[in-house]
Amino acid sequence: MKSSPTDIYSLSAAPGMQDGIGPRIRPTRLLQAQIRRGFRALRFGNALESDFCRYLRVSGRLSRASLITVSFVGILVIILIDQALLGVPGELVRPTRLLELGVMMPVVVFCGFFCWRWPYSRYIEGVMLLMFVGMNVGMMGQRVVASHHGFDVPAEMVGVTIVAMFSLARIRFWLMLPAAIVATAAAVATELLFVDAGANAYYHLFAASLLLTIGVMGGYSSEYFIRWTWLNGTLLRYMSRLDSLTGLLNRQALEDALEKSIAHAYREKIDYAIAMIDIDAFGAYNDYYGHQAGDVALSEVAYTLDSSTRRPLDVCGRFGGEEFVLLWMDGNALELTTLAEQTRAAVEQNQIPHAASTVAPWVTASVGVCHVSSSDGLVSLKDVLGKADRLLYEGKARGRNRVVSERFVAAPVARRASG
Ligand SMILES: Nc1nc2c(ncn2[C@@H]2O[C@H](COP(=O)(O)OP(=O)(O)OP(=O)(O)O)[C@@H](O)[C@H]2O)c(=O)[nH]1
Repeated sequence: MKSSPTDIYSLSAAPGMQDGIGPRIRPTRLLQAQIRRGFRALRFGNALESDFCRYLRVSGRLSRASLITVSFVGILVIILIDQALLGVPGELVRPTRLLELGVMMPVVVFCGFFCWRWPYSRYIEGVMLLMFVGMNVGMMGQRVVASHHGFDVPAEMVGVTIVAMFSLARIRFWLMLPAAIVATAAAVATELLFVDAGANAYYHLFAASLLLTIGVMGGYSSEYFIRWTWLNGTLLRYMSRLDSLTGLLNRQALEDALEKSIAHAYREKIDYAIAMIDIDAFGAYNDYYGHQAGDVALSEVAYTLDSSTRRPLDVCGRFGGEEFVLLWMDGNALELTTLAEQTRAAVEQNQIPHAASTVAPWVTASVGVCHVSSSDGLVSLKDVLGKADRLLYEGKARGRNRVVSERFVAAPVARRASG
């Protein structure tokens, strides 16, 4: 399935964190641990870092576009006013134009094209750095050439580009920092070796270090703030979607995921099955072992159920209390009934002791499975869940710890009275 920009920067797009995944990797725990550990070094753990980089690429699109636009317009304006308003001497126009149109403009145009064509590319930071290098080479070249003609091109422009890059390019701080230091060092060396600035050289040195410091401090604090916002926002988003006890999707997120999978199955003409699972005699378990032990048992069963999902669009969630829902995508009735049977058996094989059960000496579950064929068309989630629920209670009535499965049959549409 094609990812939308929002999917690109969701944790759920990271490996092992697809929709529906629960206890195996708890995104909320990962995020909470990172918040506790802090991130003053501007680096998350590996799983979060790659997700954050994706987010930075996606969320920085507008910011990068504005930086490129400002650079483009800036070069154009300088070309238009250099002679008329800035008083650039005639013999200087040719070499400066060469640097503007031969070096600076091409890198800005290339960068603009790249960001427009591949806005979320993993190479975007490199492309922005290329623009930074191109602009600085052009500006330093202009300063050297101009000084030989006794004209002063502001040396501070390199520092201005550093501040602009730190605040608008959305490049990670640790990539931008070496580039900024090298650019400042190159500007200082150029100033001392090739430009005869006299006593002004020290003023330029001071200005360059001041702008570098401002850029670095601004870059650090803005990335820290972006990381903080992303971490907390993502945590909130997950907490609103996951059941806090089992780590499975909560009721709302479960229904959303089921709707999404059902619509996908309809579009792609895929058969699937929805199972409603209920732990047997769980009230008796709580009475016998206590609610805390009940919580642990619920989590273990949830883990087992979640482990039966195999595909990205398979769904597993907590419907409520000790009831769970599973959707298995792609398989005929026989295959998916076998999978449901294996899942029921896996719950039993966990052998979580249940001395108060009349069914078995350990925790068991009853399963109602409703099969939907691609020929059924677009079915209503409510109807399929209703059918799975009826089958589940048929299993309960027939002694529990069993799978009852049936094909979905759409309720007949009332015929209109003719004539
Ligand atoms: N520990 C714990 N218990 C829960 C939780 N949610 C629901 N329950 C318990 O699950 C039990 C469900 O009981 P019933 O609906 O009577 O069903 P049952 O005892 O499992 O019996 P059958 O489903 O007919 O086999 C109740 O005792 C609830 O308190 C939970 O989050 N934690």
